[in-house]
Amino acid sequence: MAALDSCIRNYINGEMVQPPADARLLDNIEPATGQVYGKLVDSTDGDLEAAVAAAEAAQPNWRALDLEERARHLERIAALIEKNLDSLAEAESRDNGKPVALARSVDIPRAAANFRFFARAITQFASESHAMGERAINYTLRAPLGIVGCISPWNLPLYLFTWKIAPALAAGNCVIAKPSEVTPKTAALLAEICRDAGLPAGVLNILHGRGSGIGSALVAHPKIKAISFTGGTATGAQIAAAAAPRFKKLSLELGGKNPTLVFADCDWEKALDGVLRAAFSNQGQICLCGSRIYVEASIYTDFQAALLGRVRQLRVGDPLTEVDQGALVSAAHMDKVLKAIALAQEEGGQILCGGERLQMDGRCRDGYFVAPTLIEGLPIDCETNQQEIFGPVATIQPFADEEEALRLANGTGYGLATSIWSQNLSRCHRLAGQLDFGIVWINCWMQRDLRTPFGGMKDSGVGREGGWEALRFFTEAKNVCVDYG
Ligand SMILES: NC(=O)C1=CN([C@@H]2O[C@H](COP(=O)(O)OP(=O)(O)OC[C@H]3O[C@@H](n4cnc5c(N)ncnc54)[C@H](O)[C@@H]3O)[C@@H](O)[C@H]2O)C=CC1
Ligand SMILES: O=C(O)/C=C/C=C(\O)C(=O)O
Repeated sequence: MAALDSCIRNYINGEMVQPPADARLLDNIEPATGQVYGKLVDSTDGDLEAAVAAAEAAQPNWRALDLEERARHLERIAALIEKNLDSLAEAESRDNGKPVALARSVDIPRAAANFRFFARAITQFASESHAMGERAINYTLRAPLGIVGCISPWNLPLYLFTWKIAPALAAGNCVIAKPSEVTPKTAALLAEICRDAGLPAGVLNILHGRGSGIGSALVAHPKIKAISFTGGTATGAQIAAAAAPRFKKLSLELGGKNPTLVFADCDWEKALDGVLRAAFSNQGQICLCGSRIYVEASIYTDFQAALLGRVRQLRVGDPLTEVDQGALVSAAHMDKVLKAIALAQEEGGQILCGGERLQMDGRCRDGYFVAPTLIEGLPIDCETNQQEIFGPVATIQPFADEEEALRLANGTGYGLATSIWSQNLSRCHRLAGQLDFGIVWINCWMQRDLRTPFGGMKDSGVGREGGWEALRFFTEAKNVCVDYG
């Protein structure tokens, strides 16, 4: 009974719902310690029906609300996230294993920024008109879709959860959102924030639980008009198959196997910093991470040695202390990453550093720590260079010229993000046009402007998020043609 009372609950119709006595509970594990430190409810179809009913009831008033008023609701949520920065950052770090300083400087501020950005954006959102000379005029109406589903992963929990929820709400939809069952804590805290901010009941509903359970039920539900999903490519394919017969709108932000291209004329220090950050930020668990590093042959030996020196200096340890790398998110994910490293060795890769689980002392002795790993000597067509590993693991190899760099960069099934490090801007622009990626960074990595289209090509997904793209996704366009005659 105590577990039921203290477990992470669903937020439905403005309330934290007490689970019934027979509710199924899931363990919430702290990755840095490997210990269960809480429970969460595993939602049922009944919970989904309650959330749909609440959202349906709330929808007419929410969509009719004056835009400025809707925006003020989002601003209030942003302000409360900022006010609770420290407690949210600590919760995110404990739940996910990421360094608390990263959560404090990136994840939580970005969650607030997501609400603030879309609060402002919706007041500027406009639709098109197309005049037909003296004959007629067309204008486009953009109405909210109704009830939409947002499903987010564990790597940037509150950051990505709010990246979906904020534009969906701003556009006038009611939302049923499911965070990852691996990192439910900050979504639960967001529910409290929304309640305290006075968000009308039913406008946002948060359901916890397994992807194969409540996640797939959400995708299949006939009253849910669109699904915005971020996560693995295999899961994205399942969601696409399940949503297709109902012709739901889909936005899928999936995996990446992103190349980092370092040319001999790069700004050395800036490139070293950027390549390191791109490969290992958040323990390499960001879909944008640069996990394939290609370096022009003339500087390869020196750059590889300098990078290796920097990787070896990364401090790995208790994420609640001052470290560069924390724990991987779960035992299952750590095992997947360690298997990928073993496969890299079987494929002929040489481990330059790392390559193993790290044993910590004290409270973290059972935590899921993997040493930052750099691997050399693998061809483009091996599994290690083709499949997303999503951990602190990068491969490095030389390229002869621009043509080879391009061939290697484009040589996987993914197409999310790439970065180019060179002071020859003509070359950078030329390559940007030829690289098959949704995002090209030149002399930077993960520099984010929330107005820009965000998403990938090929197996990295369908659709774009961010700015107007997100607001267009969460609205239905209707053309009205008026004849002047
Ligand atoms: N943003 C990214 O690119 C991410 C990529 N991954 C990749 O995916 C691999 C698997 O990680 P998972 O934790 O299993 O991620 P996942 O993609 O299965 O999970 C993401 C979200 O989808 C939900 N989900 C799972 N199956 C579902 C279904 N059939 N219908 C609806 N929702 C569903 C999960 O509960 C979670 O909320 C990782 O090893 C990594 O390579 C994982 C997380 C984020
Ligand atoms: O919007 C961003 O800045 C980052 C998004 C990252 C992901 O979608 C991811 O890691 O899955």
